[in-house]
Amino acid sequence: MTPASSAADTAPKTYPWEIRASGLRVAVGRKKMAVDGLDLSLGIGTHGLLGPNGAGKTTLIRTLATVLRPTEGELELLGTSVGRIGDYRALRRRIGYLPQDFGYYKRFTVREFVEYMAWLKEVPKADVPAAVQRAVERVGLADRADHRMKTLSGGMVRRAGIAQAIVNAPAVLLLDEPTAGLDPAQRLRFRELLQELGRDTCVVVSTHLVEDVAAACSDVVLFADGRLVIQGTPDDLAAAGGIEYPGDSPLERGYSALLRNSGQQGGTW
Ligand SMILES: Nc1ncnc2c1ncn2[C@@H]1O[C@H](COP(=O)(O)OP(=O)(O)OP(=O)(O)O)[C@@H](O)[C@H]1O
Repeated sequence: MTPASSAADTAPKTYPWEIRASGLRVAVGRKKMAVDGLDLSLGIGTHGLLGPNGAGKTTLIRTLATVLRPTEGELELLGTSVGRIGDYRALRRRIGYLPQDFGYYKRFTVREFVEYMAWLKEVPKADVPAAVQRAVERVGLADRADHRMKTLSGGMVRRAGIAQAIVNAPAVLLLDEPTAGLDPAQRLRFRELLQELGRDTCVVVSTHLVEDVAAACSDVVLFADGRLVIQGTPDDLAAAGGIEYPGDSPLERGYSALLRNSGQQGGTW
């Protein structure tokens, strides 16, 4: 495998959707179903996961990353059925995941951090240096590659986090609020990267920022109270609004309208 190729290229694709959930429920804590009966099919593209605080976005992304397990219903990732028990290491090699908060050794350089994650993802040893260099370049950190993580700004740490998520050329890439802490220039560059990645990868990106979705996503998955409100294009979201709904743009008004009509109050952007 060359570092430039996607994991999707190395295995014959035998499934219609990269991600397919049917009646999916995921319990957190003692009683709460943070994902509560989700039917969703996602293929190649950049999917923006939007929803108010507490909607269940992080729980859903953690489940798609196989960190949490389904409580009920079905979940299929890259054609593999994910259950309550089982070893999903082979599947995880084909998934990239940026958690909302991620840990790292502060004394590692950016390169060492991304190399370490490549090793955890079992990237073939001979491919690691080029894969790491490519990932670091894609997030614009090539000139910092040999700096220690503890010397980076918050936005740069976030970019290093994105680099570790893409180092294994994943077929499914899960990014939980990746634009938090990025400055406007970094945010623009990152949106381009999202679009680029979505050409051959199933990218799921959770965000509070409607502009991220408008600029970078091929479709929107609007999620509230553990359930799907709508899945459609950014244009579909904009068309759902009207001047009577709160928001500074058609997309924001569409978001408010759909949440209000589904019984939700909306959230912060
Ligand atoms: N370990 C837990 N124990 C109990 N409740 C939890 C736990 N984790 C999450 N929850 C609850 O489940 C719901 C969904 O949480 P989740 O973090 O998935 O939402 P979110 O959409 O990512 O929110 P945000 O936008 O604020 O990050 C919330 O009501 C949250 O309080």
